[in-house]
Amino acid sequence: MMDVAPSSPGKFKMDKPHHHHFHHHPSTARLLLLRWHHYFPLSKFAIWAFFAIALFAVLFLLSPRAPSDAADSGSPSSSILGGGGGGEHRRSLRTASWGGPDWEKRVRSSARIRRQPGGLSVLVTGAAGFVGTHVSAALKKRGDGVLGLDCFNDYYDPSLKRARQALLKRAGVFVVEGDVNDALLLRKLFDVVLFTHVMHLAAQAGVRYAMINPASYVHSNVAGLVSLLEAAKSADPQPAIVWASSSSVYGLNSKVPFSESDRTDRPASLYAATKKAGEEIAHVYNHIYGLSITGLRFFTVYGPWGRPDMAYFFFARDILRGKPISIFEGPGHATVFRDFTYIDDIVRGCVAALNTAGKSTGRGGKKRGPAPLRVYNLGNTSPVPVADLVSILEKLLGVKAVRKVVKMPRNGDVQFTHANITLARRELGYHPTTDLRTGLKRFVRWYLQYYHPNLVKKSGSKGGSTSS
Ligand SMILES: O=C(O)[C@H]1O[C@H](OP(=O)(O)OP(=O)(O)OC[C@H]2O[C@@H](n3ccc(=O)[nH]c3=O)[C@H](O)[C@@H]2O)[C@H](O)[C@@H](O)[C@H]1O
Repeated sequence: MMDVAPSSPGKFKMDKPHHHHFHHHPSTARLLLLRWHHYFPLSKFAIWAFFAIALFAVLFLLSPRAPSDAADSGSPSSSILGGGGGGEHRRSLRTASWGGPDWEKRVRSSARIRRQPGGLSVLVTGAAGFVGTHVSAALKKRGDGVLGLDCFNDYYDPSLKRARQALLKRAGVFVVEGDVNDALLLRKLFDVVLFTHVMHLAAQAGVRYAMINPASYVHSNVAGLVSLLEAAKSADPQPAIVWASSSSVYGLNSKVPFSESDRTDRPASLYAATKKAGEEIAHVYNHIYGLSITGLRFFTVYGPWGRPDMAYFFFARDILRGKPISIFEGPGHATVFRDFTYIDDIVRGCVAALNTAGKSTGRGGKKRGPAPLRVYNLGNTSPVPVADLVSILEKLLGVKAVRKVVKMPRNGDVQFTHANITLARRELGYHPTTDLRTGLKRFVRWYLQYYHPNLVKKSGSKGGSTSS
């Protein structure tokens, strides 16, 4: 049993409770009433009325406030759909705050279109994430209005997300701190700004982590998507939605390269299952409410400002530290391949998807006509063995990796991915141009500057290599 020690011995002494005496003594409330009556000889009715009013006041203060109250007072919002399902890494939600005239001014200014004609006003969810930061910066640069939303959870180092936020701030993009499951916040954002588009990138990423924290995938990728689509379908005008699906929806599909029409009903991880569920949910909101929705199946995106939970990123870190890295192999020593896709190519695909998204047709929550429902592969269409990725990193870092080849654990990984990008090429004008070596060179340059600025200065390297 827990040892409960009084904080100041002598002042506070824990007595054992005497349950057997309980019924022989008057209750504390009754004692208080008797004493009160002795000093203030009021009628019993007045005393009970006083207690009733006090109770009412306490209940009023504790009750959740109406949307306008929460938003206008600039105080924290705690209304999160499916709250608690986000897993332990969602600590930051409790401190998220929004609302008030200054906040609204910043929101409007960030979302204001500065390019005419044809400029977009885009809400980017997951804006402090890897892809979100790059897309937000690219849109802002060409004069679109951009407002970011991010919950800054600690799935990976939040300081990296804060650094990306600072980068966006310098570019003129305000990132609101909040969760896509916060229906009040979303409603407020759609009230304050008439967004033409939403780039929905907020998600719980990572294939293998789904076995560790499954609830976070349902919270972000299913409940969060529904929360966002609910807000979008009620907005007037309805925005067009572009959102991040995943190459992982192809799961155990063995027909290569993967085409959008291939079967996606055999996911190999819960992550993949939630992304597949997202594609079905998108169909519903398009069908019932006339929302224009485009899903983008990203293929293992990498590059500067990337995600530390991805293999290329932690391989680089571990190689520099001299720590062994595990390279997975399939059954019968089969090579594992990934269609690694460079971030700048992905950004061009995202922007093209926004540019070509047809309008939503609903109003007041009702569909008025058919709206586009699209899905595209955004890959590099050039799969590379994971072992080759390691060799490229070794050369760029100038350090030999300590390699351990291990059997691919059964935790959601698939043996290969390979995108057929014919559809994206035809309809989005998507042409990836960055091979893995070029992309990793840019990543390594950024990585060293970000994590080892002294090393870069000492070696005088501009190309990110410490080898020469
Ligand atoms: O395209 C996607 O939709 C997904 O892409 C990404 O998943 P993956 O392709 O699995 O990337 P990543 O983890 O970097 O592993 C890369 C390779 O290294 C192998 N790998 C991994 C770890 C390890 O220790 N050893 C190893 O060989 C591993 O077997 C794999 O072959 C995103 O993380 C995910 O969020 C989602 O967006």
